[in-house]
Amino acid sequence: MIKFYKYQGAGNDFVLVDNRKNAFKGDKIAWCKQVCDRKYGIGSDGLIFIENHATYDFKMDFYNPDGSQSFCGNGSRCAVSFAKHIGVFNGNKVSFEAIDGEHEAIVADGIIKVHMQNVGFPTLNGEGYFMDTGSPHFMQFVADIHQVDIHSFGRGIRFDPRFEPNGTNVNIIEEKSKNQIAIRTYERGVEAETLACGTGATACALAFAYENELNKGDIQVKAIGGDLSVSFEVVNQAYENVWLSGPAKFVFEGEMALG
Ligand SMILES: N[C@@H](CCC[C@H](N)C(=O)O)C(=O)O
Repeated sequence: MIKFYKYQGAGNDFVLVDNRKNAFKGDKIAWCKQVCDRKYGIGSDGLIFIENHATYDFKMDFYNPDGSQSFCGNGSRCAVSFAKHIGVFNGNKVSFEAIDGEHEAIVADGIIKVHMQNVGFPTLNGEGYFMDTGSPHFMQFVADIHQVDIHSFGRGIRFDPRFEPNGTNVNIIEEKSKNQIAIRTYERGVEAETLACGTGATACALAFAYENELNKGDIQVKAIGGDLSVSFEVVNQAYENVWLSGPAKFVFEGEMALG
């Protein structure tokens, strides 16, 4: 049996496993598919192993429900909250390595802030923008996010030949005010709408900043499952000092059979 912990960040939910002692001996991809299944497993938008790292406080090994790998913003915020709970670090600052490189995070008043990689301006792609914030995101501005069939719209773009071979996550953005947007995201690897997506929220906030020629700011992002925020500044035609912030909460723990 493998001990697991379930967390969620703005409704983006994850199963986490403390694998610092390499207790997990199975096939991670096969187990991930079973764990994330909402009928036959625990049910989640991804599986995360917390492992030791020679240089940083820990390594985050993230898998989508289909077993593919990418960087996960909300998953990393949940990983930080879990790492603190199991004593990987004391205090309020931590560093970790993910598939896209090193990240720092800060824990304060129940909010987890993760430092994202620097990223260039979004590129225009058909009716929308494209940007890679650790995961690839297509984004289109719409008048009302609730009037779009996100599943068929998202699926069409996710599998469009333009984004082959890896595909893309798909977001729609509605401007709410000068520093607030509402978004919905169809996630690659989940192959469905999720209640929030951290790399998606980051890409959408930066696309909004680009459209409005903002050089610095803190954009409030209303996802379907909760509120996130993204702060940034423009340095040399790129976004730097990018931080994704929001809640990350423990839900329950248990044990699941291997295989
Ligand atoms: N939910 C994540 C993104 C996870 C990766 C994504 N599904 C992909 O494969 O690109 C987030 O919060 O960033």
